[in-house]
Amino acid sequence: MAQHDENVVWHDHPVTRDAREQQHGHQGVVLWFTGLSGSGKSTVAGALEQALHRLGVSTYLLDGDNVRHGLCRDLGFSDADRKENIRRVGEVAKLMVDAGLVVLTAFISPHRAERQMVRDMLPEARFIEVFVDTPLAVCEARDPKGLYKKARAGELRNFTGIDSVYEAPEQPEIRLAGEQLVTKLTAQLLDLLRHRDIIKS
Ligand SMILES: Nc1ncnc2c1ncn2[C@@H]1O[C@H](COP(=O)(O)OS(=O)(=O)O)[C@@H](OP(=O)(O)O)[C@H]1O
Ligand SMILES: Nc1ncnc2c1ncn2[C@@H]1O[C@H](COP(=O)(O)OP(=O)(O)O)[C@@H](O)[C@H]1O
Repeated sequence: MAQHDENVVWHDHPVTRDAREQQHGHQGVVLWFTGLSGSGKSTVAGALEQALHRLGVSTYLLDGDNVRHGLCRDLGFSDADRKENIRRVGEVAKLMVDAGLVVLTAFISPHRAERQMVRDMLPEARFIEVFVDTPLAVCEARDPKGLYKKARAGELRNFTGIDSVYEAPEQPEIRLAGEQLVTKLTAQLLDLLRHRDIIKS
């Protein structure tokens, strides 16, 4: 990958994040959903986005499956490719936070180091790690895309939880018990956002 060029100089613009946040009426933050395939990241992030949208919050949902059709279409599932995937998504999320949006991301993001990398990219308190904690056995029983079945049969290599690591968050801002009702999980997340004054009570 090409390195940063010292002849390229950062340029500040007159409309600031603060000004954009005032216009939106809320802060820009990232809700970074992490968890196994099938844990419920997309479902819960989608339900939360719908609830926020109804409340008039400006949101955007970045979803692993979708991003891998465009921005990250050249990447696979080796450790190096997953790292690059998360780096790119982190940079996009950072721009969206600067735009004043409540950004929801749904990526397995299996490595602690990469999640920490994204946390470090963002201003203080603008990264909220949401651990969708669903036991592997439950994810495997759900298996909506038949990928666990393929992985167990040896037809799909480097599958997270089977023959590729998932490092659970040690201190996420919130841990969701992924077997509970989606409505309950969504309510917990809305409470957290209100409690942190990210959205109005
Ligand atoms: N080897 C392997 N391991 C894990 N997942 C796989 C793999 N191959 C394909 N898929 C499908 O890709 C989705 C995960 O993509 P992500 O971008 O979220 O992965 S990562 O964060 O870069 O690890 C994941 O989607 P979700 O089930 O929504 O998590 C799978 O559908
Ligand atoms: N809290 C939940 N309770 C029951 N089923 C769920 C729950 N969350 C998600 N699901 C179901 O589990 C499957 C995987 O959910 P999905 O959101 O695609 O997971 P991920 O994005 O983590 O791969 C889907 O069929 C979805 O309907």
